[in-house]
Amino acid sequence: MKVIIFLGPPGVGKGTQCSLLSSRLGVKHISTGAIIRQEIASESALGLKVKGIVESGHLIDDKSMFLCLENALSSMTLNQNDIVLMDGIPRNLSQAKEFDSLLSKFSSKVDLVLSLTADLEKLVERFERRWTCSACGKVDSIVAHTDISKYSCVSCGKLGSMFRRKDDEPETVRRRFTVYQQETFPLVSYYADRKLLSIVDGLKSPEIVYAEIVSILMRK
Ligand SMILES: Nc1ncnc2c1ncn2[C@@H]1O[C@H](COP(=O)(O)OP(=O)(O)O)[C@@H](O)[C@H]1O
Repeated sequence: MKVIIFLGPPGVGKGTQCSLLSSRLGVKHISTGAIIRQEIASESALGLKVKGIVESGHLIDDKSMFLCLENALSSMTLNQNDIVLMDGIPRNLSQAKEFDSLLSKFSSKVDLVLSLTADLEKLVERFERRWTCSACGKVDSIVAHTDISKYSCVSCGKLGSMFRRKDDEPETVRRRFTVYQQETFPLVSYYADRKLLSIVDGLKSPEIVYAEIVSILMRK
């Protein structure tokens, strides 16, 4: 498999771009946040263990994270030429190293790293509009003062299903930004040094960001 890592602060649009790429180009997509939220929703032992940590905006421990990721990768049928988008991992230097070892078990390596950038204050505003569907898990941006109980999810159509994720509440969002700056941001230069990095402005509209990503993929 070919592996593309998406780096960037919370809310920069990694999930949106990965969904667009996977629905339009048929590439595979792993979101570690989504995997963890499924564990929490299913009330598995792991889900119960990490629920409080996720809701407070901190990272879960590497052992639990890699267990989840290896399970997810093993459950997928992957061919040599399949492209897999990684959204949410690695999130610090030690995960980057462990990620390389995990990929070598699948005879793969990191092929490209896309860093989506944005001014953090602008992203705080995005979070004020960010709602998640309790039925299908899709995230949507909804204008302020909308009556959320009368709103139907644009992905699955369910009425009144949109809710605010606990870790999307303002105070937790600030903590997630701090965690990103301290732990994840150093990976930008780590991958730049390895000549794997491309930078994309995440504040442009989703379609423009998408077009830029596709043009980077064509050049690789
Ligand atoms: N690689 C990871 N290592 C540790 N915790 C993770 C990892 N990926 C996701 N998580 C946990 O899941 C939460 C939500 O992740 P995600 O949906 O990717 O949100 P975001 O990138 O917007 O912060 C994180 O705040 C963290 O608690």
